[in-house]
Amino acid sequence: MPDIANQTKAQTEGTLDWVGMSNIEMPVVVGAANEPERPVSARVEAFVNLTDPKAKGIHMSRLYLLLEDLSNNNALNYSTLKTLLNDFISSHDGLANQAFVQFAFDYHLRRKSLISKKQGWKAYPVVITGRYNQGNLDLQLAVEVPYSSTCPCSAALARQLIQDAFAEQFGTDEEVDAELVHRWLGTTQGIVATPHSQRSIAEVKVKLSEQTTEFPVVELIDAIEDALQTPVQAAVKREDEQEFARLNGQNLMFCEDAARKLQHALNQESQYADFWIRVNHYESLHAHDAVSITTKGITGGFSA
Ligand SMILES: Nc1nc2c(ncn2[C@@H]2O[C@H](COP(=O)(O)OP(=O)(O)OP(=O)(O)O)[C@@H](O)[C@H]2O)c(=O)[nH]1
Repeated sequence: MPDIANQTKAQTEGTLDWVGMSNIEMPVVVGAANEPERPVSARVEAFVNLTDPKAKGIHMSRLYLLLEDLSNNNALNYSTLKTLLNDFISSHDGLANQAFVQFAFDYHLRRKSLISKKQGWKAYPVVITGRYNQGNLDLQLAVEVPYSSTCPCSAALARQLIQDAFAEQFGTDEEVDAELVHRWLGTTQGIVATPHSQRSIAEVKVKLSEQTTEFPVVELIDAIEDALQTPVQAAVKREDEQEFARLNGQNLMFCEDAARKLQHALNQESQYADFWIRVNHYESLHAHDAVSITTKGITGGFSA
């Protein structure tokens, strides 16, 4: 059989930064820290560099079959990812000295309701990226976490309208009938305006420190949700919805507030050598989005 990759030379010579395959669909068993291994449907990117300027190309089937082997015979964890990247390079002896692999998938978690003790599934988009460059392993974990953000400006403006409605209803006398006010507060006229809130998404990428030997998928999601306090809910009874309303009212935030909360939370975690955060508030006031982006600020690290 003719073998173009081995038997012919490049028509135009040159080294290449990355060559490989994108959007490979395969089931993978993921082993995340403190979680049972579980199958996911992954989209995979697999690359090596091409160091020989005269070589026609890399051997894509070798990368693919190494992924196949991982998919069928192993779980994706720190150790197998490292081995995979090493094997990408050793399968391209004389052609490559760097390797890159990325697994993107939805990671489903059972999440408890706020009050009623019900449970429901939430699917979090996760991306695990590994890069091997002459013995240096760079591991990154990215997650997307949806949450609700209520506008502090809108809340203040709504409060003012409520105060005005109160003054109109009860005047400005010192004494008012508490029972009447209590009943009035339970009417639409009592809460004459409500602040707008929006479904928002925190995109967070962390570089794992050299000491980290497991993917802290759930720890990272939990840290983000704990910092924001208003993650979107799965199973919701009325008591859960009421608690959600309270949490939104007590955690008013602009996109700047959300990014700073996450920045503060991730700065406490030594297992993240670096981080990149993009907070997207899909506004209900505007047709455009409010966005803030920040990083840990490491020299040579992630840039905004
Ligand atoms: N390098 C390269 N291969 C491609 C590309 N598009 C498709 N392929 C195909 O990928 C297939 C696998 O290539 P190789 O890994 O060299 O296959 P092989 O020669 O059977 O495998 P080895 O004996 O291990 O080298 C070939 O049939 C190529 O035609 C491309 O853009 N670049």
